[in-house]
Amino acid sequence: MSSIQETTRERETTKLSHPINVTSEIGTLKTVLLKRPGKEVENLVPEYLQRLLFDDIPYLPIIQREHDYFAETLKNRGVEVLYLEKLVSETLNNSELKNQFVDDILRESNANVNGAGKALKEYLLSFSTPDMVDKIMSGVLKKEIETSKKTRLYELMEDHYPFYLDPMPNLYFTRDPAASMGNGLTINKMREPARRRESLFMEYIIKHHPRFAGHDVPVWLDRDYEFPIEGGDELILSNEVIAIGVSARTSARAIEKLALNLFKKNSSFKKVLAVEIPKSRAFMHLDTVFTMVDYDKFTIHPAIQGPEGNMNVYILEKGPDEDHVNITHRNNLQEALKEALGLSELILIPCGGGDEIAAAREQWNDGSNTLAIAPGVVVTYDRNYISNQLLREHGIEVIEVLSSELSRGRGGPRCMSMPIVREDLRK
Ligand SMILES: NC(=O)NCCC[C@H](N)C(=O)O
Repeated sequence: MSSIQETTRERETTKLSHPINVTSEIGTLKTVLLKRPGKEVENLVPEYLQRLLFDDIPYLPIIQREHDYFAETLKNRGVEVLYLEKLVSETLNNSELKNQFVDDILRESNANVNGAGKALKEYLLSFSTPDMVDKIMSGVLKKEIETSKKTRLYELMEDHYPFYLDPMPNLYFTRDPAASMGNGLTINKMREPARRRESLFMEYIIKHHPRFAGHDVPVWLDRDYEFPIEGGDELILSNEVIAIGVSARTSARAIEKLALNLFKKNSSFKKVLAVEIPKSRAFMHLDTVFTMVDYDKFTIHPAIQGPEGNMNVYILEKGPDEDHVNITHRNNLQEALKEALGLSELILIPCGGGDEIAAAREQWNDGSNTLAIAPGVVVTYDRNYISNQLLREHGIEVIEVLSSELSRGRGGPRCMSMPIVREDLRK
């Protein structure tokens, strides 16, 4: 049986009526998309670290071991784990599509420097589809193209930059390039050039992979929208309420456009909370400072709140016509959440217990970035022991995973996972 038939059969046996279903942050996780870190991580060099959004170079065998442990942890809890790299190669199952994909990726990579595009295309198409996908993800070095194939002066010219195609080391943060929302998703225009190509993979998967193609999967906001939005900012609080960070990565324009589309296209969502957070590297997305762990409990990095919990929260609701939303302002996140979710009590659990040093340290290593796999059950990094202990004291089941190398990319368990299916919450 082919692997495509296998995934299709697996989906049928789980009796899903729709390939995507995410109506909360905490409903029991059934299917998740991961990307195992590969050679792209070894193509990081000090000179380009900052541009490629890393702070250090992970050691490949260990980051892979840690990632496998993360995947096994999820599988042991009954979660179906899909791999991005596998879905992409299953998607590119005919030469026409493969050709078209290579053209798209080369164009978006600005790979025709000195007219090298043709040799590069030939080089990529010489691989089997899975190997080609790995190559595209891990990057192509100029020295990989045989000198004998370089017959023109411009091809023989070397400049100092080593890559024809840049590596994509952030791919293991599958959360960001696309985000499931109800029965649909956003396929995101990424803010940073280093990550912009990542969402092309999801566009092809949704359009052409048998698991998704032919189903009615609404794309609430597409990657051709001109203003950026990233999945780490998109939190599905309930089947009616979404919170989105206005952050270093996500623009107010994209949030408003998404809200308009959700209201216009009859999604189940009635309110979008735009939550303003400081625009800094340590707080790059809303989910690095705030995640939902239970019906009425959230993690938070205290540094995002002003005195007495002050913050700017804007509630977007259906407006008078298709081009306008109603916007109201709130200045306290806890109160705004209680109001939007209809809760009388709500607990914010501070990262690092609120201690100045522990909070900053654990926040840097994604102490607030939990992945809920069921209400009150979360996966977190083992290194954030103070935050983990505090979560337990609040009655949360904490499943720790290894984190020495994974954390070097500045993302935690939520960032490393894109839920595709969660059980709906009981009413
Ligand atoms: N949702 C997240 O916070 N994702 C982490 C992304 C880390 C990655 N190095 C980045 O800078 O985009």
